[in-house]
Amino acid sequence: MSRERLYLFDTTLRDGAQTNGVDFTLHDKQIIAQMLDELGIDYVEGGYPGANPTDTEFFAAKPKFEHAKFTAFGMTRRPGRSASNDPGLAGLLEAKADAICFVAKSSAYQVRVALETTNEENLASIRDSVSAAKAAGREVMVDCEHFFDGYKEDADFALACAKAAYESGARWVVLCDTNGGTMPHEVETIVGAVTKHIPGSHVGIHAHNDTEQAVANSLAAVRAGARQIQGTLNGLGERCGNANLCSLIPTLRLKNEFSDALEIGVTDEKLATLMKVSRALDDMLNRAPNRHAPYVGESAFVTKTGIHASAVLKDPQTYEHVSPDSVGNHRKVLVSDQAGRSNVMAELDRAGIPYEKSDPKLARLVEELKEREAAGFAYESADASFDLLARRTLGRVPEYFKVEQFDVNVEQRYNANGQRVTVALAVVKVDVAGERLISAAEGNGPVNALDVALRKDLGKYQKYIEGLKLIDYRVRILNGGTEAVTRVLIESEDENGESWTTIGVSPNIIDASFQALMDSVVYKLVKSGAPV
Ligand SMILES: CC(=O)SCCNC(=O)CCNC(=O)[C@H](O)C(C)(C)COP(=O)(O)OP(=O)(O)OC[C@H]1O[C@@H](n2cnc3c(N)ncnc32)[C@H](O)[C@@H]1OP(=O)(O)O
Ligand SMILES: CC(=O)C(=O)O
Repeated sequence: MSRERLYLFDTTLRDGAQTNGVDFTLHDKQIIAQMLDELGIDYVEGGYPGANPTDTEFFAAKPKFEHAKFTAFGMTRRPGRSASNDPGLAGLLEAKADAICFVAKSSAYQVRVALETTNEENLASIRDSVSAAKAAGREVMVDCEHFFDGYKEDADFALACAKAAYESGARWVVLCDTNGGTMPHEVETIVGAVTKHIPGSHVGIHAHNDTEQAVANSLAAVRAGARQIQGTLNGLGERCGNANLCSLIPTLRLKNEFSDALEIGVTDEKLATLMKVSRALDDMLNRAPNRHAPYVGESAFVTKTGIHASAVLKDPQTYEHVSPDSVGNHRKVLVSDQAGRSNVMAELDRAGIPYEKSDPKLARLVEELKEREAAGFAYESADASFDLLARRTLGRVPEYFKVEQFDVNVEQRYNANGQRVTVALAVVKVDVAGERLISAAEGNGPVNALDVALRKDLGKYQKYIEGLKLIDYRVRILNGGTEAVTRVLIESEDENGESWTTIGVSPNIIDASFQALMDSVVYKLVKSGAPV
């Protein structure tokens, strides 16, 4: 059976740039545009030429795309001006773009209040602008702003705006839920009504996420016949964002209701790069990825509880709606206070720690894990400390060295220039195979001083830890009040760029930090195969 084509339009570089806190450089835009083209997106909207120097420069030359149409965004001619005498429209027509996406009002209320003009003038502006862009040889589409709200208020006028665009030659008439308040059943009904006048193969949807339903609204529009979806990577966009393409693309490709009937430009091979694409955007924006994002989030295929882990290990489909590989993600079974033997065995397998299923020490390990979690440890976030706990319980971590004593002193004083400075000094005494080594170090804080002193001289083991560095340090106070305990998580990295996380828990922050530092050093020795 031949499938109908569904087109994907990405507006990360335009509506995504309207996100609070997001600011793309020209270079960012160039990289993201190429990434979107490689992914198989049909239309890449690059921004609003004429609105700012970055966007104008971005449209000075067309990117070399394999697949996508480079699309410029801008408003229809202003009320009271002719198309040939509107500098904004002239800037759009000059842009080196394959397609032009106009934004036009389609709500009588918006025309009256925001544009301060008449319905007739708005319709004329749509017709004139589309005709001018067509005459300039561009593929044209019109984002009918506030369409759904406008339709509920005055269906005839909203429809007249959409028809004016289509009848003047727009390839796409895109119905926008600009304020993001429309419900999926309303979208399905209204798009269904529009497709009685304009073929669905020319109708698109642009949904905002203000009720967390932008993806559902986009799918509702597709169910009603729309054949273009506008969205953004990771759901960026004004206010609460736009429809998230990183959720929509896998749904369209992997859910039979859509994949049996519709074809998109993203192949299975490209779908398997989706998690990488999502991360690349976050990295560029210096934003922490959303761990709980559907399909591409770090937790999307994580199993924490014992009952689930036991089943997933028998057959992953028991708790997975699609395979993580299909989107480039991974399955992970966590160890925590919700874990059972299955979680622990899965983690031992992942870490390459040998064990016998019948070994009673396995049950001891699960018990120990739960006791420690009750005391404040969180092993699901500290892979290396779990590794050491498991090896120790199974009796396989040598005592490479012993810390006999450490002292940390924090002092505030005036320096020679009369400035007040705080200095931390740590001294660590270790016994390495009978040899007593004493190291002292200054640091910008007590944990830093302790870290430097501990790693300064470990005798014969020093060469194994030379490349070790601390890259993140996080503290959380648990319970609060006088009963408070401190949980410290330390992320370390070695010379090969491999990173791991260790944990320490104690009523004393220095002690908790020291436990985490010790685990990090010992883990590195175990990982390096240092001889005893
Ligand atoms: C729903 C959306 O996301 S639409 C995209 C919104 N994105 C942006 O606005 C980002 C880029 N915008 C800009 O840089 C500026 O707004 C510019 C350069 C486009 C225009 O700047 P200015 O000329 O200073 O106008 P300003 O931004 O204050 O106001 C917008 C004007 O466009 C008019 N306008 C708004 N939409 C339309 C439209 N679809 N067609 C014609 N005119 C419109 C408004 O009525 C207003 O006119 P007024 O100045 O006579 O009141
Ligand atoms: C066009 C657009 O961004 C909107 O209506 O939301």
